This record gives sequence, structure tokens and C-alpha cells, in this order.
Amino acid sequence: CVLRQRQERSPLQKLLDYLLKGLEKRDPQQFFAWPVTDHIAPGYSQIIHQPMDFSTMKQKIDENQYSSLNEYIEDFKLMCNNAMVYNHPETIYYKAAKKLLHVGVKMMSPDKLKPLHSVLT
Ligand SMILES: COc1ccc(C(=O)NC2CCC2)cc1-c1cc(C(C)=O)n2cccnc12
Repeated sequence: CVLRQRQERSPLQKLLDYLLKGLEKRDPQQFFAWPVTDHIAPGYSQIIHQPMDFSTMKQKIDENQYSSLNEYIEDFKLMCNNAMVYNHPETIYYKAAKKLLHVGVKMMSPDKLKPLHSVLT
């Protein structure tokens, strides 16, 4: 097998890893940790055509698929919005998604990230 060289982590990858840990902490029940299956959510793949979850975001960070913080934030919003499309407003999943979206967008707002800017540039 080809030895996978430990790739150098770019500053962006380090920032995205750091933010992911912060977001995952706000999902203690791990509703967003793994892809939602049709088994646990009947008809999910017919309703949600662009699924997203934290494990997929982690994989995209590791494979350097994000070229900006905005692309990463788009995937985070996609994940939360999917849950608010598939689940009815009174469900625990809709409510968890709404809360997570609010907390996440605040956490990744420009004024929150400015202090990190000096570390990154
Ligand atoms: C990876 O997804 C999950 C993992 C675990 C659980 C879970 O522990 N559910 C128990 C809490 C009451 C059953 C739920 C989910 C889950 C996420 C979701 C989302 C995110 O829509 N979902 C929708 C309908 C049914 N289940 C789920």
C-alpha cells in the first residue's frame, strides 16, 4: 500500500477543524454526526437531494475540498436547512437544527473570527 504522507495542514484546514469541534459540541445527541439514512428517516433520499453531515464535512476538510470559509459555512447551513425541510417544526430534529444554525452562524461571524485572523495570516 502506498504510505499516505501526513499532508501538511493548511491554516484554513486548521481553522475549519477548530470550528468543526466547536459545532459538534453543540450537537450532543449526535443528530448531525453521520449521514441520515432512509432507514431512520423514511423517504429521506427522495426529499433531500444534497445531504450533508459533520462526518462528510470532516472528510472534505481532510481532502482539502474547501477553498474558503464561506464554502464551509454553506455546507453547515445546507446540513441545518435539510433538517428543517425534512422534519416538521415540532420535531426534536427541526428544533435542534434551528438552534444549531443560529449558534453556528454567530460563532463563525466576521467579528467572532477577527481575533483569529492575525493567527491565520
Ligand atoms: C444521524 O442521524 C441521527 C442519529 C441518531 C438519532 C437518534 O439518536 N434518535 C433518537 C432520539 C430519539 C430517537 C437521530 C438521527 C436523526 C437525524 C435526523 C436529521 C438530522 O434529520 N433525523 C431525522 C429523522 C430521524 N432521525 C434523525
